[in-house]
Amino acid sequence: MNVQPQRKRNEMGIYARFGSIARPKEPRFEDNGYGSVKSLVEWLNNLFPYLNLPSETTEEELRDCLIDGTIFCSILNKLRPGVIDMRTGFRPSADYLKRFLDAMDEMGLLRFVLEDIQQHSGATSTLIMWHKGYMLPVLQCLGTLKEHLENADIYSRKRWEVREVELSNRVDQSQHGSSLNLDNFVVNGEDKKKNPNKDTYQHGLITSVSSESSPFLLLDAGNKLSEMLKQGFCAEFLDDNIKDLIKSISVDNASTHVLFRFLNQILDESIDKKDEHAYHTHMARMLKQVVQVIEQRVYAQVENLKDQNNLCSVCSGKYQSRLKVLETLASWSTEEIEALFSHLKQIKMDKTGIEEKVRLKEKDLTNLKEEKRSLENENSALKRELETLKRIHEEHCLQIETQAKETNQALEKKTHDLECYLMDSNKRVKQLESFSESKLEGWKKKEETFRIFLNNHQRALQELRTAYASVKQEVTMTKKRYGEEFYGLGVELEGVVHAADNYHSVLVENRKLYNEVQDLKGNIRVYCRVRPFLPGQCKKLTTVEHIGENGELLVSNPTKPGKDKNRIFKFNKVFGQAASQEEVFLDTRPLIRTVLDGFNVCIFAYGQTGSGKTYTMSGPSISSKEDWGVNYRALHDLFHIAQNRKGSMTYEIGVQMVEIYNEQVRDLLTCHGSQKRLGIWSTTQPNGLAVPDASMHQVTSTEDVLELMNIGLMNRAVSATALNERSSRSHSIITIHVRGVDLESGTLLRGNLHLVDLAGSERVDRSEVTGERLREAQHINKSLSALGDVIFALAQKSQHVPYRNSKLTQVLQSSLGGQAKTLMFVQLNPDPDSYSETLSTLKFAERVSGVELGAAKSNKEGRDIRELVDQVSYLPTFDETMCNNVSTKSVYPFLLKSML
Ligand SMILES: Nc1ncnc2c1ncn2[C@@H]1O[C@H](COP(=O)(O)OP(=O)(O)OP(=O)(O)O)[C@@H](O)[C@H]1O
Repeated sequence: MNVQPQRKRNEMGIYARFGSIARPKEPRFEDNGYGSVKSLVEWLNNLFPYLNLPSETTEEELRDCLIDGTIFCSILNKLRPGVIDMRTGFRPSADYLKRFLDAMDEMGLLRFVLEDIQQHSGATSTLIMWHKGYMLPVLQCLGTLKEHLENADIYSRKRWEVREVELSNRVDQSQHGSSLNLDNFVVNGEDKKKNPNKDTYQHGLITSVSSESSPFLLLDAGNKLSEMLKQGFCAEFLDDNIKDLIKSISVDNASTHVLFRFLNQILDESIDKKDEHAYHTHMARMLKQVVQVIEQRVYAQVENLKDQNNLCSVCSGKYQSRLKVLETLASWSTEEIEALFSHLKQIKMDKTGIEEKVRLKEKDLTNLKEEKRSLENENSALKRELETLKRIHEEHCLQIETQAKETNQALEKKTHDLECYLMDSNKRVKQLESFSESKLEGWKKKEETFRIFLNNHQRALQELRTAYASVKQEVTMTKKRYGEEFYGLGVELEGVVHAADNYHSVLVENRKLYNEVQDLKGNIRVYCRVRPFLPGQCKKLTTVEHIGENGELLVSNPTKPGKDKNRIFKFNKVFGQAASQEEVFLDTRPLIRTVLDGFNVCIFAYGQTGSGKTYTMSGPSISSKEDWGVNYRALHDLFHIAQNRKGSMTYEIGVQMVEIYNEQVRDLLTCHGSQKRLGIWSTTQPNGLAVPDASMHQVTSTEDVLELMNIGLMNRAVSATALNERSSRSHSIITIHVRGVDLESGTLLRGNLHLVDLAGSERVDRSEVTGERLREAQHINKSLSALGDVIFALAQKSQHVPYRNSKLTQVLQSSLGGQAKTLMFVQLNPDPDSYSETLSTLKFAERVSGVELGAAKSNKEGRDIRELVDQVSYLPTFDETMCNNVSTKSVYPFLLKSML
């Protein structure tokens, strides 16, 4: 039986592994015509009863039984006795298995490989694991042996046994000098014929067939021969034993393989390695080469013959079957043959269809292959990706490892630190414990001391309580006594309060009397007004220390407390920063009202720039009545009284408004339409109090006054624009002329009121100005010092009063000198920066307050006198003078007055 292996080995010579490649369909031993495993087990049990294998023995159990090679060697020895020597020093091991397989090779019998039976235990999944399917070659080999053994002729086997015995005897004899007949080892033709497997071996395993002549005996002989050669025997000196041995060797039936081995053995031994240049060594070498070439050629021939044999057997099978077919066909009738032909046609057509299908299938296969290729590409891409990922993962792992190492190190360090810290802490805890113990001791001592202290204190407290009760009693009594005393004091205080009230009324009375005395004396009244701080000015420091009720004023320099001492001034009245326009006017009103009784009143405001002169005289704005200054309030009041006296008196009121700038008098109401409407009074004022050349406008109501004032202010503002803010550098004078006639007696009363807003009083050298400003300042200085001179002269009661030194003193002459009532508002800036100006202003005001002008007189004219004056006023000489010469005009009233 020709048994072909049922599977192919892969490149590595290893069968497909589990898991990695799809597992092949497990081949079954029974499928190969060797019978079942069970039958093999039975056969083995018969052969070697001591095995006692169960009939249900599995392949694995069988493998365990066979793995050491003992059973295989024993079977082989049964088939070819003595092939493997198991008599001396036999130990079951895998070496026997190898020797068995070598023997199978030598005999050309079907064999298996070691991996088929060996189990790789303890291996991982990647290693080869034995499993059921891979026992197949082992079982096949076992089957082959079984068949050989079963089919072998019992007689033949017995002969082999006899020969084996004979051989062993002869070998012994040869060792003891007897000859060896190799003929006895030859397998005769009868043996071959009796062997039913002979044909099988003819076709497939030719060398195996010829090896039936016990190659081991031949090899043994070769060994002996080479041994002898080694010992230095030469052909000429070969003794009879060796000659017998050589003669006894029969090579006729030895296998080619064995022959070549025998030849090579002899040649190897013939090559004397010590005697390299010897003739026989060269010869032996050359012969060995020749033998090797022949050997190769013979094996090649054998392979060719094998192929040819196979081919022949295939061809003969084919021809045999064709012959059979033809024989059958020859026995068929014509119809049957035709039917066959049609059937063949049909088959041909079917074949074409099948071929078409095959082509399509092939196409599909090609597509599938392409698909497979693309899948493979994809697979390789995925693999690459996987590798990349793997690499990244490995790097990541490395990183993590590094990090872990670092963390580990850090943790170790921390642990170490913590341990140190713990040790430290333990030490500290111990220290603290000892410290706390000592502290506790101390505290206990202190507690004791404290307890004693507490007891003492409680005792003291008790004593204190007793003392407190007695003190309390004493206090109650004292309280009672004090209450009585307080009552007495209250009664006394009531008297004092009453006296104080009286004191106030006495004070008011005093002031009244003082004013009356002053009126009688004709003193210039001086009212002082302190301006409040402006927004943005520092309010912390002020030069005004104190304002007394009786007109006292205490000033000091807060920036130089040591240098400038406090100064006290006394005036008729001092208005503080909080004084309102109304309050100021109320104190001024009695004086103003005397104008209606025929008195001349002059009110002027004096002070440095920005001290509030205009504020007091005119007010910050005329739109609000609250803000009205003395000017508006005075006129308003005059109209009010005139209205009240309507039944007994008729009044006419005229207004003049001029400014004196750089010693020039300027009419602020000139060219005004109201001049006509109101009608101008005769400029030839009999008492000479009007400002000469200035237009006079009659007013009948407060509205008329406001209109005129607005015009005057506008005119001043126009000039201010042209001359760059000159309001504070000019003197503004509003003159109100009042003419009243007593309706009963016909007496004429004339009074006028000068309301003068002087220019700023600061000194020129301090302002450090040049040009136009210097001129302005010089004029202001000149006029103010002229005013000062006039006042000084009046105070001294000098014979000569220098009125003519300035336009200002000229205009105010009648108010300062001639029985007029004069009031000066001294305006103060409380800012410490203006301290020196404040001081000089106050000194000037002090001097002014000392001036006695003499008792004021009312300007009353009887009817007769008035008529006389009117006649005089029509004299021609005076007309010419009036028209051409201002100074004459101003002199006229005085002349007239002196005449009267
Ligand atoms: N009593 C006051 N209450 C509130 N503000 C005042 C008072 N007096 C003056 N002022 C303010 O102080 C500033 C200066 O005042 P004002 O113009 O009247 O000074 P002045 O002495 O007339 O100055 P100049 O000499 O330049 O004409 C103004 O803004 C004014 O409104």
